[in-house]
Amino acid sequence: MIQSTQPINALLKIWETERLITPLDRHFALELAQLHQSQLETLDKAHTSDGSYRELFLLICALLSKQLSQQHTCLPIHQIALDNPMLEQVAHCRITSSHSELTAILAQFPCISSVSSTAEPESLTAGSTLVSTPIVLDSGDLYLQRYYQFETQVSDYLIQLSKSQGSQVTEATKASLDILFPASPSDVAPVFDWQKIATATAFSKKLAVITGGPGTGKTTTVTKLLFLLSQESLMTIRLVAPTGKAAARLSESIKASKVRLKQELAPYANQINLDNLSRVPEEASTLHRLLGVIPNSHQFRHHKDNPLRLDLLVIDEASMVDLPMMHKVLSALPSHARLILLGDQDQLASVEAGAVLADICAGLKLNNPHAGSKWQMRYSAHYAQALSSLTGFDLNRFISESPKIGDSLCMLMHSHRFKGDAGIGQLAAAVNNSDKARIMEVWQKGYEELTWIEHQKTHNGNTGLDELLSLAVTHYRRYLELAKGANSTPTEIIDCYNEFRILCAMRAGEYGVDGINLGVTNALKQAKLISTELEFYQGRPVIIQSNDYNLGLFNGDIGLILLDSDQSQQGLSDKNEASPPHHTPPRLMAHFIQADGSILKVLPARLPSHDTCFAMTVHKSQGSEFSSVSLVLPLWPSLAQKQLLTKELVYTAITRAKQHFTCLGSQTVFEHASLQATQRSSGLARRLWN
Ligand SMILES: Nc1ncnc2c1ncn2[C@@H]1O[C@H](COP(=O)(O)OP(=O)(O)OP(=O)(O)O)[C@@H](O)[C@H]1O
Repeated sequence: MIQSTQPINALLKIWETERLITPLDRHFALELAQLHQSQLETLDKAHTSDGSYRELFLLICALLSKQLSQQHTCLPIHQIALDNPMLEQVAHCRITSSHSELTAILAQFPCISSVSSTAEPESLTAGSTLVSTPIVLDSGDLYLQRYYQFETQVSDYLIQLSKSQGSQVTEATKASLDILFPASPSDVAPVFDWQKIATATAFSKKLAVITGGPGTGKTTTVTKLLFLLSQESLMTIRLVAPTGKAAARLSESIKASKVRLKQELAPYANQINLDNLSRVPEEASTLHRLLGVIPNSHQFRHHKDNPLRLDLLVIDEASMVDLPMMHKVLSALPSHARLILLGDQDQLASVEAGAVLADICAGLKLNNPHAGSKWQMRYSAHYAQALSSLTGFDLNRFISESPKIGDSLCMLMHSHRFKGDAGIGQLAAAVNNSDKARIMEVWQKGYEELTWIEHQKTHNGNTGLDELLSLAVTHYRRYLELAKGANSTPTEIIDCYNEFRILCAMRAGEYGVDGINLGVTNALKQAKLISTELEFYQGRPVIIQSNDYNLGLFNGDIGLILLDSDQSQQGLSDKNEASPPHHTPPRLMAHFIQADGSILKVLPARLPSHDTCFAMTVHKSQGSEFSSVSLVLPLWPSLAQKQLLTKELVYTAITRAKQHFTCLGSQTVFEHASLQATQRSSGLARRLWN
């Protein structure tokens, strides 16, 4: 069963010292073994010849905890390296049983429930809530009970929603859809208008998942849908995104989209009531705010027993939503409510556990790499017919024998932002497809909007890095000069700062966020654009690293330290009224743009943990866009760093850029990253699609 050079107890300590596991992983294993001590002793007594069940239990618990801290939802038993489970340089222990024997052994532990998810979803809910052991074994995957329940319940909620009908389709719906999505006069044979199909889906279904890369028209589509719904009935609609920045961007996009729609529909004013456009909401908030944060608590005000008061929820940037958060949202949805998820399934998975959006879309992925298109819709015969008659496009070729939740899915594949052969779009597509030859071809073509800077390490430093730093000085100069002048509002200065950003693959090291921030700070100081004598200097960008519910600041929020524009008024109301306002030294405040566009000002001394933000991680950049982006890849990545360099990371970085993308890197590292896909162990895709 298990052989080891020392008791696992002792090995746990060694593994912790060698950073193969965290202190949390070790404590978790010890605690659980302690809790189930008597059961484990009974097993050991009953099977004296098989070796120690307690030893195996400790090892498995440590492996499971480690797996969760690496954002996987479960530990697939077949993925355990039996000869070297902890992946040490020299293995200190090995499991002598085969994977199937190990599965059978684990099923004997009373503190591990063995369940089968081959049952129908309805019975699964019942099964999942009944599980009371701390660990669950389902179809060869080990789960912590909490994650098992998150996963099974999220799957159940989504399946139930996708089976439910949305609004009643009438002839008027069809007519409105035709006005909203006019056929192009040049179309000889009708080309599929997937935006129209997505709108029809979200109209007629309680669940719609609309995914697509940047600029494929997700916001345009949802605006048209909300307008269409506004023709039918009055609904309480809420728009949300995982971060404040993403919520602010959604709000902006919807506003712009409404303006465009109003112009487009002007010729049809006698056929469709344009006044209803005012019913389409523009304000977006964060998921946290929607659920109702309770200060100093991890619970939210809205949950299963106090559901949200809404009829339709739109969640943008759904790829950033992790499994526990998706569970919270779905639990808090009232039973009649509808849900629309918008996002890009190819982006980085959420920072915390799971890859919910990618799992939801997994069933549309074609396994055949030569299939031309990577994705294919999967409609039920009944729904394909309904959608065909509603949209006028013959969708019968997408009928699947096992559509599962396919009727609720829509993929927008045509980018309206990266038109024709624009370099950014080409590079993003080549990376997304892990197409090595194409990646090289795109870089070599010399597109204007792409710049490659090669690392060139000499004994004097790295000339590639120097080039990047001087590029940063050029870009950041403008907003720093605006910050020093008296003529710009904080919003204008922040907008100017947001035109450029350096993104790093990792935090630590010379080419991580820490090193690059230091480099940029020094370069700006040399250029006399900033003065860093004080910790909070004028123009210093800060990124928040933890949530502060009382202040309304959240992990990832970015602000600028600027002179307080209201200082004179505020000076009068200060407690120290003796000193006249004109004698008060200039006060600096951290300025943050809120989701509704207003500015939140916070005294720098009150900021929760934060860092300088001339450079940020690609992870934190999700949900944001910049005119110009520079990605920094490490020169000689360590083994651990190499694991972080994935195609999703590079794709996310490239697609943050609207006009220009620069990469400081080496060809080998760029290729390595572009060819490596993120692997997140989770059973959600299987539950939704098998
Ligand atoms: N069918 C269309 N025809 C022409 N232009 C379109 C169409 N759909 C969208 N666009 C344009 O493409 C741009 C991007 O659209 P939109 O913001 O809806 O995309 P998105 O997928 O939400 O983008 P992002 O990923 O950046 O959030 C907009 O300028 C929009 O006007």
